[in-house]
Amino acid sequence: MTAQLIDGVALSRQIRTELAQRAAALSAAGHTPGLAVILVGDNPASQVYVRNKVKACHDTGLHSVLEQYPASMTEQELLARVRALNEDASIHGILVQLPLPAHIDAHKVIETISPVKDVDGFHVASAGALMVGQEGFKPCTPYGCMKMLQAIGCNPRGKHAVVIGRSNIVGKPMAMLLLQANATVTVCHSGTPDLAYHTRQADIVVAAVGKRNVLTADMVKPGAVVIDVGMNRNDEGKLCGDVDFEGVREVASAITPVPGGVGPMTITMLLVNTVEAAERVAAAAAA
Ligand SMILES: NC(=O)C1=CN([C@@H]2O[C@H](COP(=O)(O)OP(=O)(O)OC[C@H]3O[C@@H](n4cnc5c(N)ncnc54)[C@H](OP(=O)(O)O)[C@@H]3O)[C@@H](O)[C@H]2O)C=CC1
Ligand SMILES: Nc1nc(=O)c2c([nH]1)NC[C@@H]1CN(c3ccc(C(=O)N[C@@H](CCC(=O)O)C(=O)O)cc3)C=[N+]21
Repeated sequence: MTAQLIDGVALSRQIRTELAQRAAALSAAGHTPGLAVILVGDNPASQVYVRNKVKACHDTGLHSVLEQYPASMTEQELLARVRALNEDASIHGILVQLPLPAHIDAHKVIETISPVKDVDGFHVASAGALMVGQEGFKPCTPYGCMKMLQAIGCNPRGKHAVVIGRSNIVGKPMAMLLLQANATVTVCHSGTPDLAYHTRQADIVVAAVGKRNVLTADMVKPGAVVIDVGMNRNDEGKLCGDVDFEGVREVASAITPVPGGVGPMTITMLLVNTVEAAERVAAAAAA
């Protein structure tokens, strides 16, 4: 069996088409959704991601501003910019691209973003809301993964899901969303002695580690659904995920490619969150 490919580009196109209509309706009502992206330093990968985000905004009818600062920017200067954007009525979402230079405390920066503009879903208020099942912004990458499962008709209810990785931006919120969707969830990490023991039992595997070939065909139950969040470069410098794609696709029932899988969906969910933020502002203004 060769797995069905879960195409993040095609799914993104579909979601963004619907989103463009919501953005247009907001614009007509004087609430054009606006996203501010802040990039500090000159990490080349970050520059590519950030440019992709700005282009996606433009293509979908969102207003976006890109603020680029040198790596020498101080924490105080960055916090001042975030506070100014919190007060800016034309901006509904604020994204500070990570990683930040080492002299800046990323936690402090994220906690300074107003939770109503936290379209990344990284603020403790957003994490807390997710934890207790209240309305808040879901982190874009795990949110996108859930949309991909939904797109292939994979309902996590009653399934055993194994998440590899426990970061605050991917692994932990991923586990929480799967739990909310009534999966039985196992979270593995660098201290898990026998990763394969867990993944072999999984109906759904989400790999979010950042190392090539963390998941190989012998570690996957036939028919499992495999979501690859990882972003790595192989020996030829080509982009690849955490999953041995060629091997695992012969065992899994569905799999996401890298590139063209989770990455584009992350950007799409950022747009979704930004439009939602603007819709909340518009609804409050109308009330
Ligand atoms: N496609 C997209 O849109 C996005 C992709 N990414 C990519 O996803 C990957 C993960 O990102 P992120 O969560 O931020 O990364 P982190 O480095 O923050 O977290 C990696 C996690 O993997 C765990 N881990 C490390 N080695 C192993 C191992 N051998 N077996 C099991 N678990 C292991 C770590 O465990 P421990 O906690 O014990 O250290 C940690 O929990 C990266 O490649 C990143 O580039 C990230 C965000 C968005
Ligand atoms: N505040 C913040 N929010 C983030 O969401 C955030 C961040 N910081 N820092 C870095 C990670 C990583 N991330 C990606 C988004 C899209 C692709 C993506 O579109 N990837 C394309 C390929 C892009 C390429 O060719 O390099 C793909 O997989 O097809 C990848 C990675 C968001 N992140």
